[in-house]
Amino acid sequence: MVNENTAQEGALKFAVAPNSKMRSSGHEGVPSSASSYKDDLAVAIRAVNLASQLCQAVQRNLLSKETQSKADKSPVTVADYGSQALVSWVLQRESPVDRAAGSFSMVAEEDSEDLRTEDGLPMLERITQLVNETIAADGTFGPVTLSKDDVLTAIDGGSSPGGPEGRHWVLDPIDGTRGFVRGDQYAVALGLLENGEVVVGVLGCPNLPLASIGPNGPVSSDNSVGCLFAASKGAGTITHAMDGSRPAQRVFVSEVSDSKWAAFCESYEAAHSRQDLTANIARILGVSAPPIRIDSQCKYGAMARGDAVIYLRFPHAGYREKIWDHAAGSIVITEAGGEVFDAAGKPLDFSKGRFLDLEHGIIATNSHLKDAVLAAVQTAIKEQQNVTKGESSSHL
Ligand SMILES: Nc1ncnc2c1ncn2[C@@H]1O[C@H](COP(=O)(O)OS(=O)(=O)O)[C@@H](OP(=O)(O)O)[C@H]1O
Ligand SMILES: [Mg+2]
Ligand SMILES: [Mg+2]
Ligand SMILES: [Mg+2]
Repeated sequence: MVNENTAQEGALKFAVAPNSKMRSSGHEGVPSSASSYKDDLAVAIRAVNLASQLCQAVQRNLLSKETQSKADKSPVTVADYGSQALVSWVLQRESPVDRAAGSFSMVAEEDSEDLRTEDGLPMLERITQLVNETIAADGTFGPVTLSKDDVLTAIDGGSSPGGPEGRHWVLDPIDGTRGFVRGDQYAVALGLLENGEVVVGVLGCPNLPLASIGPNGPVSSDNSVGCLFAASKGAGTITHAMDGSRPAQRVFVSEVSDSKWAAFCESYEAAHSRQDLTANIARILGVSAPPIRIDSQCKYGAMARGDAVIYLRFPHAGYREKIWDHAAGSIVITEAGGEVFDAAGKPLDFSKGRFLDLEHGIIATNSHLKDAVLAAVQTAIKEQQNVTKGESSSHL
């Protein structure tokens, strides 16, 4: 659900870099919003835009030699590192608040360890080249060239442990790496924590269609892709086309209050969420539409504009969620009027460091459906536990 002419548009007008290539268009004369995070939002949008340009360039030329294996066996590309280097570099150089404070803290997914080895040198050289090409192509940062050491230092700007006090940026340089490698959906996801609370969130979703991806969305012949979502505490969520072809619009979660009509979204990868459990929750709720399965925090963006009404994410036993997989997405939803909570109905707690401690999983929906969805989740979990108990006692 999108809505023009709102106060948040003013915030975006302020927030978008004056001559950024990926800026939004229009909104002259709209008064600025009173968001106290407008400087942070502005620099976050600038950083995500720049990193998204690098990701787009790499995805276009994705070669198998640009993937390597990490200990967790997930594919890591030069784009993960390049994106993290650029976001860190932009924030450290451009954030007025961090510069004034003389301190910078970022909790980010990647680190430079593998790149500091002899084997990592060719990849480091490729990343450094890409970073410099992206800065030069953007053209808004002046003549500047980063060395390999600058790139390593920028990547390691993301090594903060986070925590309950102070300001911490939270970055997933490419969320949905598998989607990225597949040529599908991914997001550059940047949040800002203040005393453990998410106060700013920006999602760059370079492959997300501008038109609704929901089953109930209006039919559109527009095939354009590339959406940015930006939210700050108390100032709402806006979206705009990353190429500037569409003006910024405020977005709101769906108002659907009958769960029968509530389309839900979940991970593309079955290994990332228990699709048996989510199918059961959907059955209890009477949801008839098939799930929308897309990679990454693009799900939060799509939901914030009403494409889906419920997001269900239930990792397999033993998996611990990381804060960078949800910080930006969660404020994009809550500032669009939605709610994000765990299976106990508690809001997510980003104050505990790099991990989120959760009851079972993550749920997002609108306020009308929160109680019904939570009840369905709890019923489905109980049913599942009873089945497991029955199975283990039949083996005795
Ligand atoms: N086993 C398991 N269970 C749950 N989640 C996992 C698991 N393994 C990885 N991850 C994290 O999932 C992030 C990708 O997000 P999604 O699950 O929304 O995308 S996808 O649809 O599955 O591609 C992905 O983020 P990126 O690593 O940034 O791609 C991971 O942090
Ligand atoms: Mg990863
Ligand atoms: Mg991720
Ligand atoms: Mg990632």
